[in-house]
Amino acid sequence: MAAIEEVEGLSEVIGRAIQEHLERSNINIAWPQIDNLVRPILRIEAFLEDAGPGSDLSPRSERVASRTVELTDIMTPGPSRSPTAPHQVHEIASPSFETQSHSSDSNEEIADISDSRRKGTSGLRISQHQTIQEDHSEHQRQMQVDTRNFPKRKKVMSEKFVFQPSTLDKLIIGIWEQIHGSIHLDPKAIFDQFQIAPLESSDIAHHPAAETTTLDLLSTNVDKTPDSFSQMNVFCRKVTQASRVCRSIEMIVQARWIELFEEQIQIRTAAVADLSATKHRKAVFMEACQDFGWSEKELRNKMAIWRGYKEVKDAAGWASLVFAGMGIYRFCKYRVGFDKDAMRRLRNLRKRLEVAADTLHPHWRQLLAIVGEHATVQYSGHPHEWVVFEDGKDPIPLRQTYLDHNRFFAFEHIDESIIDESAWGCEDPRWMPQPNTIARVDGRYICASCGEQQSDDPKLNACFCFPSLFGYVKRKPPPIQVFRTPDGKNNGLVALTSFDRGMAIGELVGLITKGVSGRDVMDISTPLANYQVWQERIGNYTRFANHSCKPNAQSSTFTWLDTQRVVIVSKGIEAGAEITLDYGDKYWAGLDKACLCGESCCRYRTRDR
Ligand SMILES: C[S@@+](CC[C@H](N)C(=O)[O-])C[C@H]1O[C@@H](n2cnc3c(N)ncnc32)[C@H](O)[C@@H]1O
Repeated sequence: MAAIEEVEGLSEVIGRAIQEHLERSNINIAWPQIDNLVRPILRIEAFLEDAGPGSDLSPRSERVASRTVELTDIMTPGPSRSPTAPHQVHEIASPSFETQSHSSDSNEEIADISDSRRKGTSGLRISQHQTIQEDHSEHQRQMQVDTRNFPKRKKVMSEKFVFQPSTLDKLIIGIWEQIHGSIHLDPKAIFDQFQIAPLESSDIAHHPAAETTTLDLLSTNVDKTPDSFSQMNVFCRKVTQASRVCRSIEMIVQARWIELFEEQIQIRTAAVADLSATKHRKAVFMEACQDFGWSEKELRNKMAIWRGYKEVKDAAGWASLVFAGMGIYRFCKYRVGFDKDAMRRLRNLRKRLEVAADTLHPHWRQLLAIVGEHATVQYSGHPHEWVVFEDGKDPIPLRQTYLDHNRFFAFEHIDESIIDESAWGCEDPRWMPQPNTIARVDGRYICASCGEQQSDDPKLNACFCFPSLFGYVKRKPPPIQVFRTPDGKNNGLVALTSFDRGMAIGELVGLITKGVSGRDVMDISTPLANYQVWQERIGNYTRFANHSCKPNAQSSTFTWLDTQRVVIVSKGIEAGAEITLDYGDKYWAGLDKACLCGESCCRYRTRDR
């Protein structure tokens, strides 16, 4: 047992890896003896051995890990067996990037997979009659818009092996999710908002209901009115918020503590040179044990994780710690994939994380004052006002990236399209009255796609076609950055987290106008009007999506509250991938350029088209 405890987490890692592997592989375990077992378990043990100078292994010396895995839930009745080659022991030790096989569960999917050509031209094909034109040039840009349907969220099962995200990928995606999530990382969350002290009953009498924050809300005697529920929501949000801020502070302080611990050893070694550094280390360590009131083992275990926090911070900066999700604990505790390559990837992320953190959470750096760091914001303004580099170079302002072509370049980031009054007056040409007038009884808006009620009030809305854009949560910039493409396409869009098939990437937002030609403009029509979305000087990030002959997104029309919108919808995008659209033949016909998408199916790789 002692040996197992020494190699902290090894049993856990091995057990988890094997369990995950068995679950993912959907293996029908067919050991003859297994039917006779009431509750089958798999016992895995690891031994530390000396291979010695010869080829023979010495007898097993010390068991360093032992773990049991429950097989009852993993066993599957069907005869299907994974096509994966049997895994070797060394593969199991590293669960990252394991191959996976999925079994297809419908005839349609099987047919889809067996005919890859047909799959490539599935129901996602898009109509030809919508166009968009290129900016600051004469040729026409034609992004294709599917007016009939958009990719649905059907899970695509694949017979192909699928790489699983590694622990590092999970850590990185977790950070991006936190930065683009709803947390407000502001020290105020603990100093102003977190008033947990129970109120006296006499206080409650003097406090307006809205300020009732604590025990009275938790008590079973409170009335269960909508008001008290809403107060409880606010209270719970504040506590969650405050606790999240405390977690960030905890990690940055622990990372800083490791630095001070090492500094302390150096200072003492320099002051008392007759004692060895090892002895000084031990003395500093014991002093810390005493101050913390922890045993040596407790402190050593904690330090191993804190050291991980410090290493992550050294590579990816303080923002990575402040916004780390749950993944960081696992990454630092088990250190799976915690290697030079991981540190290089984290270093390349540093500036990009800072751009997102500074622009979306302007107060986050104030937390760093606790560990004596500067609180000055480095990147101000809109998150898409900065162009980031995948190789970790310093981000540059968007404007700077266009000055060579257009020294008057200016772009205003907006969340909602603006109607060009000089073209349309007070009219909105996107208006799309529903054909079925019965659907408008009671003044309710019914979604033409899902048939459910649409409303900007989340309590009334039942249409979840694009919940990140309409009717559900307030719009905020999605986990997407404008990045400098390495292959000559100037800027592009990179997905920071994955976008499942059918998820909205964003609405094509710009100036709603008409009569513009030879510019960056998309022509769109409803049964009642032809209008244009012009994104040259005003718009959102969708303006930076590049073309690919094998795009991972498409534009589709969608009607929200009787108003037509153009939505960029994912066809399945992995975290870290460039978001691309198919601009269509008409666009490329007018462009004196070769396509740089690099796909084997590229249709425009030469200029003579
Ligand atoms: C809507 S803009 C996309 C954003 C653009 N890359 C930028 O930096 O502003 C369209 C322009 O991007 C470039 N572009 C987009 N996709 C491309 C591709 N596959 N190959 C070459 N150039 C591309 C072309 O210059 C095209 O005119």
